Amino acid sequence: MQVQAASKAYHFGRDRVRALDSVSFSVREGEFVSLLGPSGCGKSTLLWAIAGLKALDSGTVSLDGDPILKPHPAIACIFQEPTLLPWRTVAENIAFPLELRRDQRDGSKERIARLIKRVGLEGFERHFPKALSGGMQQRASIVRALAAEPSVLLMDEPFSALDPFTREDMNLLLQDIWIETGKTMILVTHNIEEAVLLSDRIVVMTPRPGRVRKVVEINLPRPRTAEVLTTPEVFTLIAGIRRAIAY
Ligand SMILES: Nc1ncnc2c1ncn2[C@@H]1O[C@H](COP(=O)(O)OP(=O)(O)OP(=O)(O)O)[C@@H](O)[C@H]1O
Repeated sequence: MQVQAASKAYHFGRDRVRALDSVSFSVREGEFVSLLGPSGCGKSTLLWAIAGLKALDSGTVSLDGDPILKPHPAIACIFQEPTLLPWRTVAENIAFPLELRRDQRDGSKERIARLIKRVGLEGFERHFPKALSGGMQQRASIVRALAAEPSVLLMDEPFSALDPFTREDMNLLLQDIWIETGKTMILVTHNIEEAVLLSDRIVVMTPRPGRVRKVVEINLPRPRTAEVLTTPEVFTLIAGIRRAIAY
C-alpha cells in the first residue's frame, strides 16, 4: 500500500481547512501500521482516502500498483461505530457484504463460522445487534470485515467507544488475528499506548495541515501483552512519541 503526496482541503463558505498536506508513506504487505495524531490532524480523511471512500485533491493511493479511486474488494474497513444493521441478526450482518457482491465462493459459510468462533461470538449468531454489548458488536464487525478475505484491513478508532478493559481485550484479539492471518492492517488512533502495543511502525502526524512528523519503528517481540507498556524501555519510547506530537 503506497500513499504518495496525499493532499486534501475542505471548503465551507469562504473558509478552507487543509486537512492533509503532501502525506507520503508506504505499508508493506502483512505489516501493522498505525496513523497516530491529535484530533483534527486528518487521520480519518487519510484512512477514507486509502479506502477509496474520499477523493484527494492531489496525490495518490495505490495497492500493488493499482490506483485506489473507489472501494476495492481487497480493502475492508472497520469504523468507530459498529455500523451493524439493526434488523439483521449477527450472522445476517456478517453475510451482508458477501450478498451485496453476490459472492458465493465455496467455503464462505465455514469460513464465517470459524471466524465467529475465533472472536468468541459462537452462540450469538441469531441475536440482533441491540442484544450485544459494544465489544461484541465490534467483534461482529471484525468478522464481517474479514469474511470476504481482504488483504488489507483499515480501522478508524475501532475501539475508542469501548471501556478500557474491553478495549484492552479487543487490542489483544486484534493482535492475535493479525498474527494468525498475516493481513496488512492500518489503524487510526489517538492512543499512543494502543499504537505501541499493536504496531510495527507508527506514522506520527501533525495537526492542520496533517503532515507526517515522524515514523517510529516498534521493535518489540510478539505477541505483546499490556505489561510490555510498563517497561522502562517502552516508557521512554512513549515519552518520545508524546514529545513528537506536542512539539
Ligand atoms: N466534511 C468536512 N468538512 C469540513 N471540514 C472537515 C470535514 N471533515 C473533516 N474536516 C476538517 O478536516 C480536518 C481533519 O479532519 P479528520 O476528521 O480527518 O481528522 P482526525 O485526525 O481524524 O480527527 P479526529 O481524531 O477528531 O477524528 C479537521 O480540521 C476537520 O475539522
